[in-house]
Amino acid sequence: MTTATPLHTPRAPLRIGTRGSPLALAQAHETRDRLGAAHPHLAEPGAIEIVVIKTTGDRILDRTLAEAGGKGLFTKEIEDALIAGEIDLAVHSMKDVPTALPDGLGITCLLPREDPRDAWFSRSGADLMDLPADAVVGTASLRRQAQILARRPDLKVVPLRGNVQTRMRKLAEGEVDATLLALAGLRRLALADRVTAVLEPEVMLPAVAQGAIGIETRLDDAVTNALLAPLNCAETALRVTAERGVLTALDGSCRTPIAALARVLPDGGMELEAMALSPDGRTIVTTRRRFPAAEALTAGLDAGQELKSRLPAGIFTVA
Ligand SMILES: NCc1[nH]cc(CCC(=O)O)c1CC(=O)O
Repeated sequence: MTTATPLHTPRAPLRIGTRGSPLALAQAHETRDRLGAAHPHLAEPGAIEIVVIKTTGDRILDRTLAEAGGKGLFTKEIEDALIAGEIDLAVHSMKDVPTALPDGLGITCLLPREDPRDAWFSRSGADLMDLPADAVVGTASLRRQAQILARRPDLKVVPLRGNVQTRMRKLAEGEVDATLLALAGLRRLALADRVTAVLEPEVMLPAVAQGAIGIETRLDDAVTNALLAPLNCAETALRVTAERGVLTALDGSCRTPIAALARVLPDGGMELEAMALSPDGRTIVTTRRRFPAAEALTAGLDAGQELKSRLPAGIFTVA
């Protein structure tokens, strides 16, 4: 390995802003470790500082996030710190990042994506299709609720909130019979061995950008952006761009559950599947397309537009 000339003169430590949940901290640590591996001077003790910031989403525990008003609940306070110069980079689960960012900020780096699929947990070990009628599934995600009810309209879905550990405790205590969590978060917390089953995208299409970690910076911070450049995963960036295109096209108009998953094919082209659902799972509109990687954004926007035009009008009203 060659030692590159430090890209930034050792000023103050490089400050990483993050939420304080175990998953958020694991993601911040992964970012720190990747920075240290790419730049030896950042592997020195004290070269990187982790700054924990509490967000509105961390404070709200009594309501589902959709009820609390949705967008940016896990990012706003961290972005404020970035704009104020209190941190140099922010590490986010891209799933929680709204499509519109504040002026002057950008997602300048995407780490290699974890498995985007959802994991299924049940107390009895039963799969989704084997759960007895009237069993209770805990999830605050309308996307998961809708896809569960589409296959099992006889199940009862109730809100279940809290971080990964909290939800697994509530399942163990019998508050619900089953729940779902992103496999990516479980892998990062070394909890994936507790999963009952991994749900294929044909059963449970993931959330836009699920499993992807994005790093947000000030667009004019050339020093930090150059440090992050070698960490960026081009394939993840393309996939996230296409999936977020879907969300962008549908944004503002609704709180309809949306799911999307893009892949890069062996020939370098891409494939995108996107879905909009009614929360009761009775209306599902899907679209799928193939396109060259250079068209990732326009294909995503186009898919979102198509979903929008095909959804029955009533579904777009906030319940
Ligand atoms: N909504 C919270 C959230 N944001 C990101 C993840 C998981 C990690 C990821 O998708 O990268 C989770 C928890 C979950 O859905 O199980």
